[in-house]
Amino acid sequence: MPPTPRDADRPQDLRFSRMERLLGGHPIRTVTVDGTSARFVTDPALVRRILVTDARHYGKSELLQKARILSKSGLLAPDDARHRHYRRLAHPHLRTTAVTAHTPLMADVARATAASWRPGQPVDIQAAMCRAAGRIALTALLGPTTGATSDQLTDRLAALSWEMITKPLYGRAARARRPAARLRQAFTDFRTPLARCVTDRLNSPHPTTHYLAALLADTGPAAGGALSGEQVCDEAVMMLTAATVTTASVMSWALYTLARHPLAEEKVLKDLAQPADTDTDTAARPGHGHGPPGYTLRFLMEVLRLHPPVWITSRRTLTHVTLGEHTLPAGTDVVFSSYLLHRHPAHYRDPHRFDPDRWLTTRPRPQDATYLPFGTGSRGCVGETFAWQELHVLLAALAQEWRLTLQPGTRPRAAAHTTLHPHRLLMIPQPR
Ligand code: HEM
Repeated sequence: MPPTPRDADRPQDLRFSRMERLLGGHPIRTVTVDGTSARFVTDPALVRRILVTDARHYGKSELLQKARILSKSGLLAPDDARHRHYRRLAHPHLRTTAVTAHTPLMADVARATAASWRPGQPVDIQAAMCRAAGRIALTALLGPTTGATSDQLTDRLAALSWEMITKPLYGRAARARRPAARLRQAFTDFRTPLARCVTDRLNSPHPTTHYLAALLADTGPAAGGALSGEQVCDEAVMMLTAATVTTASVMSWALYTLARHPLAEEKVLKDLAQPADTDTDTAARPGHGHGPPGYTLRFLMEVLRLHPPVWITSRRTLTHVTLGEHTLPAGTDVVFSSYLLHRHPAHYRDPHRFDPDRWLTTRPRPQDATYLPFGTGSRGCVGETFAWQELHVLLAALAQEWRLTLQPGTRPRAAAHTTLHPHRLLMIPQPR
């Protein structure tokens, strides 16, 4: 229901279930998040100003990150120069050529995941996807580790990712002691073997070319003491969890969507069976040439539109800024939601309907900044190319081998925690 003019002036408590009410009325509304006042922005043109045009006036905000325990020294550093430096360090390991080199690894992990399922035995999809995405990220970014270490790191990264995914992002539940303690424990459990692995690499006479090596080269006096050994570890945890929690949530929604839409499933399978991408009708090809062919790309774009894992984002003004008709003092928190932008009826016709063909070139293109599953601008997703390829490879291996149906009696709902993920997604695999 659209708000009445009287409601429009009153700060509203930010709640996922009530967020759609914020779409009506003024494009910038005052909300409270955990008792802190913030501005909620629903106009994509203003979101673009925040993320791109005036990005230098906005820094990272702590508003939605109180529960986070990740590194603040590298990529997530509040200061711009430091952020740029660590982004440059990560970039060569995630750009197109690196992604091409990582594709056989992605395929191996995808095949091993498919081979681990048994006909008729329920699979906890989100947990399985955390494990697959975690193993890919670990091997691609840290380099190969030996059997036992690799399994331990994978298990613990998957466990940490699961704790992160299911941790409420704000509100009373986010401050509750038990989930916070579990998350901290999972963090320590993962960080301990990771720290050993980092020390081994530091002392190893054999240089590697992985992202971890780039971080390690940034320690010590020659690099101006940029990162301590501890911070290298924290930075690696940040990158690995950023790669795992997001991909696991999208893959879970993708498999769920295939089961719900048999026609789409049929088209995806037909598309994946073709040796080359013959369908060039999709409006934009993200991921710089990587990623799935025509219909499968549209399918995944639509999954990401309806279920963006990073469903809410915040920034803090660094100086006085003008945003629309508002002047915001330094230190103001601004919040926007890709989930809402993606379901705004002014930008998407029949916005809640699953329709991959809305991405055909023949359909009107959505306005700039109305589709932001990977964010945009200088702090947008550095792993986007990697992610598109990984989604494609995992989907191809799993969907071509198994037909998944929902376990009878389960009705997964969207849980809006750190990521937007399907709550309790149990599926039954049957061979194709
Ligand atoms: C489908 C999968 C993914 C989605 C939907 C996604 C989404 C996003 C979004 C929306 C942001 C921007 C957040 C903001 O503006 O505050 C972001 C940032 C980031 N992502 Fe991803 N991501 C995905 C996969 C990955 C992968 C595979 C990696 C690494 C291999 C990665 C690494 C990062 C990092 C390090 C940042 C922080 C960038 C910075 O602050 O400069 N992501 N991601």
